[in-house]
Amino acid sequence: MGSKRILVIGGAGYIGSHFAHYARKAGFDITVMDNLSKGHRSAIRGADFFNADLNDFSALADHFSDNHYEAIFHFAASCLVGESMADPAQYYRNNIVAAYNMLEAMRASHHDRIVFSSTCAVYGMPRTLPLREDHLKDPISPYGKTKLAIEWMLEDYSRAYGIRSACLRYFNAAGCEPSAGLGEDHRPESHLIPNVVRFALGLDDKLVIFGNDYPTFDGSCIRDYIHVTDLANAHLRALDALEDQALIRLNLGTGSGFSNFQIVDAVSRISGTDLNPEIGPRRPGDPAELVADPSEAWRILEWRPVRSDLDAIISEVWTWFSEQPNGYPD
Ligand SMILES: NC(=O)c1ccc[n+]([C@@H]2O[C@H](COP(=O)([O-])OP(=O)(O)OC[C@H]3O[C@@H](n4cnc5c(N)ncnc54)[C@H](O)[C@@H]3O)[C@@H](O)[C@H]2O)c1
Ligand SMILES: O=c1ccn([C@@H]2O[C@H](COP(=O)(O)OP(=O)(O)O[C@H]3O[C@H](CO)[C@@H](O)[C@H](O)[C@H]3O)[C@@H](O)[C@H]2O)c(=O)[nH]1
Repeated sequence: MGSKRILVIGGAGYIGSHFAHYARKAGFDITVMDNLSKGHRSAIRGADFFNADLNDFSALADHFSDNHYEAIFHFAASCLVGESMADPAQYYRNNIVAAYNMLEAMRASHHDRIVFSSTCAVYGMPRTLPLREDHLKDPISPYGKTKLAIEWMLEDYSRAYGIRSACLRYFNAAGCEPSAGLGEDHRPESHLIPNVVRFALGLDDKLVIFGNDYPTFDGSCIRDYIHVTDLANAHLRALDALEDQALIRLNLGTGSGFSNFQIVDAVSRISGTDLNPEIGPRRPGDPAELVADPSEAWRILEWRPVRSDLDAIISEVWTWFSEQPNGYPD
């Protein structure tokens, strides 16, 4: 039997490139679609590459009608909470309009399986912690609102047109695969762990922690860090689960949270450097604490995070930036 081909949209980006690498090792043939607005050509390994923008409907429709994929994995998005507060229009266009284009191209070409990158930002301010899938969805950032709107679109496309969908609500993606030449390279970088590591390595001269007056045990925000390879594994399990279930909505996290100051302390300890970040104002759109109840994913996907130990994550990110201080060459 020949291997199965899947389409990884946003596969030149951070999580998508790790997923494509993992899925290729698991025996899938991969086509990556990306407009390289945030991703890197050199993060795509051993895959066909289709350079296209999801906002170009005719390019999408032609591609979908000329190719058959077992499933679509949709990672592409604008995905920064703070940026979405300042520029919501970008988020409504590049997330909702783009997802609509993709779904219409799928529908016209009879593609019927999609795994979608959703987020814990769909919940908004937690009323109860850890967050379960049935928690109220009341997103507080345009980013979270666009992701929830796409979840609703997928629900309707499933009911009316039979497109089966898994919406995987990631908590904070972290870690990398330096041995495969894969890392996290956003420009500028906005995520906490790479920023702390870059500061410790002397690659950046400033580190700001946004807010020290949150109602948490040390005043900084708390997040649940899940390794990108654990995410990748859950995606392939979700594809399998779509055989039996037409609609899947699951949290992907570890169930444990670390505060921003704990991340700084862990990098200080591992690197042997005493890090003194500046304290800045709170970043708009940031809830104080986001921690998953991942038990539903554990049950339905028979999945457990196995790469998400914090010290291991920090060591990998350290290795990546030590070996490639300027990130990917393109
Ligand atoms: N990073 C996290 O912690 C996190 C957490 C929860 C959910 N997510 C979701 O996971 C997905 C991937 O996140 P990431 O951190 O890898 O982001 P990323 O920015 O590294 O990757 C996104 C990729 O999509 C591409 N892209 C964006 N708009 C496009 C368009 N219109 N057409 C074609 N390609 C386009 C970019 O060039 C990039 O390669 C996103 O949907 C994000 O919302 C991320
Ligand atoms: O230089 C920095 C960077 C971040 N932070 C703080 O660190 C925490 C984590 O921030 P970040 O790493 O930017 O992740 P989030 O804002 O939590 O967002 C990520 O995680 C979300 C799920 O929680 C996803 O939906 C988003 O796509 C993804 O960017 C927050 O309190 C930030 O304010 C700092 O204090 N200084």
